[in-house]
Amino acid sequence: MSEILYNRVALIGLGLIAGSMSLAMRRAGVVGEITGYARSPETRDTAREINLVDRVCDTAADAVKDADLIVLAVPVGAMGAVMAEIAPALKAGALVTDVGSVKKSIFEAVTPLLPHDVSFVGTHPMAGTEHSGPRAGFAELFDGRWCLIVPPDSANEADVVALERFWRALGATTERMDMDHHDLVCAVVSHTPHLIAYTMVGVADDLSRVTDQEVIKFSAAGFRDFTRIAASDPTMWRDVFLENKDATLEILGRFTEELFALQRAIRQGDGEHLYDYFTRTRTIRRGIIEAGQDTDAPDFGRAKKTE
Ligand SMILES: NC(=O)C1=CN([C@@H]2O[C@H](COP(=O)(O)OP(=O)(O)OC[C@H]3O[C@@H](n4cnc5c(N)ncnc54)[C@H](O)[C@@H]3O)[C@@H](O)[C@H]2O)C=CC1
Ligand SMILES: O=C(O)C(=O)Cc1ccc(O)cc1
Repeated sequence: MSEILYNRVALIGLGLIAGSMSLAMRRAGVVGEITGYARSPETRDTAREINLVDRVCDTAADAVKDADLIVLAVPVGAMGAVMAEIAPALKAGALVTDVGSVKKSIFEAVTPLLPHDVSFVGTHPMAGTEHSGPRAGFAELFDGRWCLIVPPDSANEADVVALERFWRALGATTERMDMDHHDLVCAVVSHTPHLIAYTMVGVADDLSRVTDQEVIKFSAAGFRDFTRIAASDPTMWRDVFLENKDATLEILGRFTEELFALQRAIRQGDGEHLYDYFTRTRTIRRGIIEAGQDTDAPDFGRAKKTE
């Protein structure tokens, strides 16, 4: 018998992440009842049809009433509005968390709206797919993946430890991180790469008009990976860039500087520059493999098992 970690969990937003959390919670048997709410009636109907949570509510207030843990799983830019909607209905002693891809702006939007007897600790599962919506979730999404736990300075240690246990029960490996550092790390490993993929697919689409669709027909594996990433939800990613503006612009600035240097090397026929650069990046990939992460394996990016 698994230990019940929270008697009642409310999921606000019923898409890929909330749906996967519900299925993983059921698999782990660590929660009494799971309630859910999404803004659109169609999403709520689908969630009922596929029995995604134990009880789908027609208002956010109903979903969070009596909940011990409330998970905000909506696009980053909607977190503040959702918090304002649920604040009056939260029970004393409840813990609010979020799963957004950006941490500082969510903390700033959510915490001023918290009732004095309710706490907040942010989290970020480093797992996802290009699919979205209530049908996209699956119980195994977090298995072996990192979940970053981002407590504000004022956080209560017991809440943080409880959330770490919760995410581990859902299959993830947890690590604590400071919110500014989180936003910079994610700008490097996730946000800017998504922007580059969006750009590359946009360029190929513009070109396909002059190459008669050949860029699509002959697309090699690298380009196909770009198209998968560039198929990700537009609302979610618009919000990520608007809300992680400083870190993304910082990394994008460095990226364009390097790109210009490579562009100059190509124009000037500077093979040594190109060779040295590619040798350095190859070493980085080899380092990742030596650290136990085979980048060709389907589980690349999963946290390395320690036991
Ligand atoms: N998709 C991914 O790969 C990952 C996403 N995240 C983060 O998780 C959060 C949720 O993302 P997904 O589940 O992928 O999105 P999704 O698009 O699959 O689901 C979002 C849900 O929020 C609902 N929603 C939107 N605005 C709302 C509002 N104002 N009030 C109530 N419900 C509202 C939508 O109806 C939908 O049910 C985002 O903040 C995202 O940054 C985190 C890790 C990975
Ligand atoms: O599908 C992919 O390649 C991802 O990168 C998934 C992902 C998307 C957003 C996040 O905040 C975390 C993970």
